[in-house]
Amino acid sequence: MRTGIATVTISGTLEEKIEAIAAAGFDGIEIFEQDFIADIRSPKAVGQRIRNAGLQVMLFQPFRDFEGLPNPMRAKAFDRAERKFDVMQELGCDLILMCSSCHPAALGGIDRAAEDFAGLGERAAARDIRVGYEALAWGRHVNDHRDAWEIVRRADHPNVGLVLDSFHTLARRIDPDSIRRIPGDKIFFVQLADAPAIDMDLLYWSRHFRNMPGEGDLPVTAFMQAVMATGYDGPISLEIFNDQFRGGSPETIARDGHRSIVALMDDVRHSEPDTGPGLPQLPRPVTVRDTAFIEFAAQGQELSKLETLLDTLGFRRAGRHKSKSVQLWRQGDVRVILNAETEGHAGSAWNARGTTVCDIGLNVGSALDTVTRATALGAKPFTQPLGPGELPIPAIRGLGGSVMHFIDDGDLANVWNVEFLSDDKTAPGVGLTRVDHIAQTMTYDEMLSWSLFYTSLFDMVKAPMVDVIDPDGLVRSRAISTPDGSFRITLNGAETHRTLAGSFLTEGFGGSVQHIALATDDIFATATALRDRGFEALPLSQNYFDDLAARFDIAPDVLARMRAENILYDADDKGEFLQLYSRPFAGQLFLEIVERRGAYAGYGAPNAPFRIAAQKRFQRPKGMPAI
Ligand SMILES: O=C(O)c1ccc(O)c(O)c1
Ligand SMILES: [Mg+2]
Repeated sequence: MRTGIATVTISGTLEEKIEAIAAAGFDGIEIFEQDFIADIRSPKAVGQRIRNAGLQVMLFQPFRDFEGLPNPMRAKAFDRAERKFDVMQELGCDLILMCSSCHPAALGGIDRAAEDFAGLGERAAARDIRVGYEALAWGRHVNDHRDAWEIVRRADHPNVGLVLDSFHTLARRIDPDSIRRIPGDKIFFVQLADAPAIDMDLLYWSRHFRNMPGEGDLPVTAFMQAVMATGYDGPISLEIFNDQFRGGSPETIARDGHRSIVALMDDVRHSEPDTGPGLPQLPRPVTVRDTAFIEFAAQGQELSKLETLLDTLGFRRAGRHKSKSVQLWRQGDVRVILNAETEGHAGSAWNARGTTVCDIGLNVGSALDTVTRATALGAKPFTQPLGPGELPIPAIRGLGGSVMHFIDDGDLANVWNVEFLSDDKTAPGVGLTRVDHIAQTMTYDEMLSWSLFYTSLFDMVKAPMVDVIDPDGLVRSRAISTPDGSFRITLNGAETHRTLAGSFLTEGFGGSVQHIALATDDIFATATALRDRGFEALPLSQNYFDDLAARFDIAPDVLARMRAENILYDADDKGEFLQLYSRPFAGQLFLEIVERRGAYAGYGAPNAPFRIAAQKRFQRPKGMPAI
């Protein structure tokens, strides 16, 4: 498999793009003409620079408005093509992409276009150049790869072939299986892009909202299965026009791109087994059973406060680490680790952010397979020196400097007995059973990257994006979960620093966990037990409960209890959801306690604006009452 990426996908100067693309592990590059024209180097020097970086110049693009023109425009179009061939020969590139004409004077007619391409094929052949024809979804006469293929077929020239671009096919909802009828050797190049399901003008959608395979909602895997079934063995290349990518970090975008291709082709290899020899072999997306532990870095006063909070929440200290300043607290299946080490990862996390979730442990099918797959997808394994008697638990760097550890049924499952001395501090518990979800806050621009990280590594599915209204701006939220809901993450992308999520980012050091939701089977019993232990819930507005009475049929005595305990409520056709929030702690972290009834699979999004407003009352400067 040879992978490529169009320069238009990456931000920066051509030089920065080349460096990032090479570092991410691509084999080649599509030169988007604008990037080349803006560069001050000669075509020869640019070509040499790209090859020195270990990359092939796979494609030169786009050439516009070639076919179907009346003379004298037709002759001019051929001359224009010859000038581009000159540049390509200097660059050392033998394939040009011609996109279907949008020219108002283009006449249409399959045979006329075929004749133009046959003529161009002759001229290209004289220079050992090949021409690839791509149907733009908004092309004037040709906007469907099936018509583009018919033109290529009738042009009947060895130097004229087809370029397929998943966006143009899938955005028009053309059945990708129609690709299976095209001979693989007549497909000269394949471009991949995904996109979010938004109903909008095709050209605008394509130029601003494309994203990496797996980041959007288009059936890119089915498209690629069809391509591989033809026997196509040319480059697989990303061509993503995206407003955020244009302003993002070249390294991150290139790395995400490579990750998306590796994950996609792994999927294709498994579903289209006879095709794609030479595709990388890697372990399948990892099954996450549940959250094994959540680890906080905390020291001094902050550590004492966190211990008090856990105690109030009914956790008991179940163990102390044999050689490190690390405690294990438990309730139900929830394990919270408090790490007060001044060195190593927890020490650096504390130095950078203060109290923070520095590590998440997951119970997985195979810890080794998890790290193998993560590494193949470009994640970095994480290690630090082991203390006496410590187990080598496999780990990787997550995003934003975080760490994830993986525990499976092997020897690693004994970590709690092996590394910790058990403590006999007892607590009755308040009915918390497990981690329901972990909520991570990041900038809006980082959301696609984080979502791809989780969905490519783990067997997890994305829920649709929801808009959360903060009094000071919009926060976009997307949940990602295992198919059975045993492990759930919510990604919250802040667009401004004035939102609750945005100010968390400003105070911290980039994206990280902002809240953790713990599950109970009986939120009213838990609320009572918590109150007895001195827990203070987040106070909500009385208007919220009045509105609940209007929206739902809740028995008056139940509603009165919700009002008294500050319990939020949501319901859909699958079930019900009840939520109780803590007040902020350690700056802007908070906890949520939830009860899911029936098959409710959401996160109480309709309640978010009222919860956020309540939280912000705790942040407002003097003079603004909290309640
Ligand atoms: O938006 C465009 O014009 C454009 C240009 C070249 C392509 O390959 C493409 O898919 C779109
Ligand atoms: Mg394209």
